[in-house]
Amino acid sequence: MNNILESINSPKDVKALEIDQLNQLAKELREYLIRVVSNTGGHLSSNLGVVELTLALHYCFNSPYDKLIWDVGHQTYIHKMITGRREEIKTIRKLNGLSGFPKRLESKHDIFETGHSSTSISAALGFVKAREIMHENNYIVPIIGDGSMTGGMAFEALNNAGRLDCNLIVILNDNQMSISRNVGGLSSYLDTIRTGTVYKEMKEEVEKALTKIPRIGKEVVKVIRDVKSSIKQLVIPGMLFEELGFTYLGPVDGHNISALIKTLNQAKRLNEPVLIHVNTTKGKGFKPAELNPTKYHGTKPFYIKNGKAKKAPCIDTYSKALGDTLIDLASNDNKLVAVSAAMPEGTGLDKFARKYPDRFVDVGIAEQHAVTFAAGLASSGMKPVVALYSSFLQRAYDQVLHDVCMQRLPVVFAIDRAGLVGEDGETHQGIFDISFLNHMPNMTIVAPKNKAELQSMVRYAVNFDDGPIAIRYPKGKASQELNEHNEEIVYGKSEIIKNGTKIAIIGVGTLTQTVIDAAKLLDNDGINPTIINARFIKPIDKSLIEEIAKSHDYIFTVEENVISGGYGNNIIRYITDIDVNTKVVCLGIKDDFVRHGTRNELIRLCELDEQSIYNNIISYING
Ligand SMILES: Cc1ncc(C[n+]2csc(CCOP(=O)(O)OP(=O)(O)O)c2C)c(N)n1
Ligand SMILES: CC(=O)[C@@H](O)[C@H](O)COP(=O)(O)O
Ligand SMILES: [Mg+2]
Repeated sequence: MNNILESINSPKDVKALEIDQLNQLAKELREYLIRVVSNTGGHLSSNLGVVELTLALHYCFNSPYDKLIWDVGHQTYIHKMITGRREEIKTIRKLNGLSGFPKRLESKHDIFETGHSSTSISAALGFVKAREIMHENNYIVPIIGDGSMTGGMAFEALNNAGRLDCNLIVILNDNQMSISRNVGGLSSYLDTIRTGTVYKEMKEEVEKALTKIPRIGKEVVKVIRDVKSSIKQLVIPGMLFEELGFTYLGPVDGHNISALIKTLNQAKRLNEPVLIHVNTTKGKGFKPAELNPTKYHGTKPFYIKNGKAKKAPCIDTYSKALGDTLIDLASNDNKLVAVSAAMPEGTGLDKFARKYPDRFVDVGIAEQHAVTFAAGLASSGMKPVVALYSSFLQRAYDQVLHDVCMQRLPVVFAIDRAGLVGEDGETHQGIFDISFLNHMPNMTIVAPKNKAELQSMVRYAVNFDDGPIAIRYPKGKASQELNEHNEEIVYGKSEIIKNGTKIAIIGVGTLTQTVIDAAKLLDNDGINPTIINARFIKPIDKSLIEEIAKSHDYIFTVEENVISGGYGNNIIRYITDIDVNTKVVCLGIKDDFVRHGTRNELIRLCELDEQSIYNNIISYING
């Protein structure tokens, strides 16, 4: 029975197996997955948790005719491995290798692309409508985690789905974890189902049994449906979903393949929306990950024997600098409140959360709510700092505009992972935030060149009370270079790093260092550029720009954001307004999505490394 995995080239091969062979395959898949991710890094814990579930799904459904729609998509490594990508999985998240998320170009079995959470049920409803119009009869199966179920979109979709009178099978993969421990009312509710005394019974069976009681049975069911939910919960598990119009099945042990198959087949027979509640263990089968699923949620390469990282992790990050500075500020300012949307570790707020639990709020995967919640705090005189990854802030565009900017509320946006993030790829690159914040009235946007400047900007922002302010900074190690340039932060003012002639180069944020390095290459050609650290992206430093425009032939702007709508556009607009002849050239990310690779590889690919900046400048000035 050894090496079943080697014989699996498509889901058809999975379907041909007996239960004990499926169990053996699950074991082999786990071992293989741990081996691969220990070399490549990636989302280990979530994938270890869904091995049996993925096998059961492919066993019971006919992908791609039936639609398996994964939420977030970080848990699709096993799915990839059994849909013809077993060997290629070794290239996962590497440049030109497999993506860490579902990609339609990669396989016909990846039918809907994701990376951001809580989209699966909405997308599934689109597939359901199309099925109805096309008179097809396939199964549509969104698979969503308990963390992703805390996102607003998931609730919007559940609300919509409840009125369907056709089959839709929602799988709720409940491992009690988001990246950190899952939070909020839904999570507590799911806990009560897990621990409920009759939770193994299906609602239908419970009702059937009650109805059989002579004379009063039907009445009892009716009464149960009417009493308060805590009591209902003891009798009819999943009542919340039932009330929304779903038939609730479960909870099912997500590591028991037979139980999973039985329940999936039950769900297939129902001509209505069904929610199957599956209990899994995040990190299952790898002790270090079971003990610390958060650490191995997204991991760097590690040694299998003890789970230790192969390379010491970078601890001096911009995220940590944010957290440490806020801890400092909070000690003298009891109005400071930090807000996270399910990313306390990633945004460096975990230490703050431990030190000031009363002034830290994790709202779950709910960026829109996080922003409007902060607007409420600010309206009450508090000083909220909302720390979000740039790409997830995209979710809250209207909340920033409508709830914060329009009321000119002093909310600080700490925008982490701004710029290229690397291995997570196109869904996660933080390359749009300047563009979508730039046009919002009342918004101020700044970007630090190094760690010390981030800290100064955070202090400045927390004490800034004239509207919202966004500080954007990248993933990774916080630079300690350029500390000699430490002018005080003054509203709307840039920082001159070096005065030169003819050419001025303005770096945005940490690219200032790269600009300085590119300028050294220009020096060798006898070109002595002026170098400026933008600091303020919005508003721009008009007097400095005017002065430079009048004394230089070229202004180059360099930013880790799409060119369209970026900082460079602000400069072009202003130069046009003041009617000078300086040529402005914007260097940044072209009008495209940027795939996955290491951050350094992508910086080169986007021509934002020192050599490319130098080459571009030379080619522009040489015509
Ligand atoms: C909109 C959005 N916000 C935040 C994230 C970051 N994120 C990725 S996975 C994850 C946890 C998801 O929890 P769950 O759905 O339960 O899956 P699990 O990791 O437990 O398998 C979070 C917060 C995201 N991908 N999308
Ligand atoms: C799937 C997802 O969205 C997160 O797990 C993300 O990959 C975290 O990114 P960092 O590793 O940069 O914190
Ligand atoms: Mg979870």
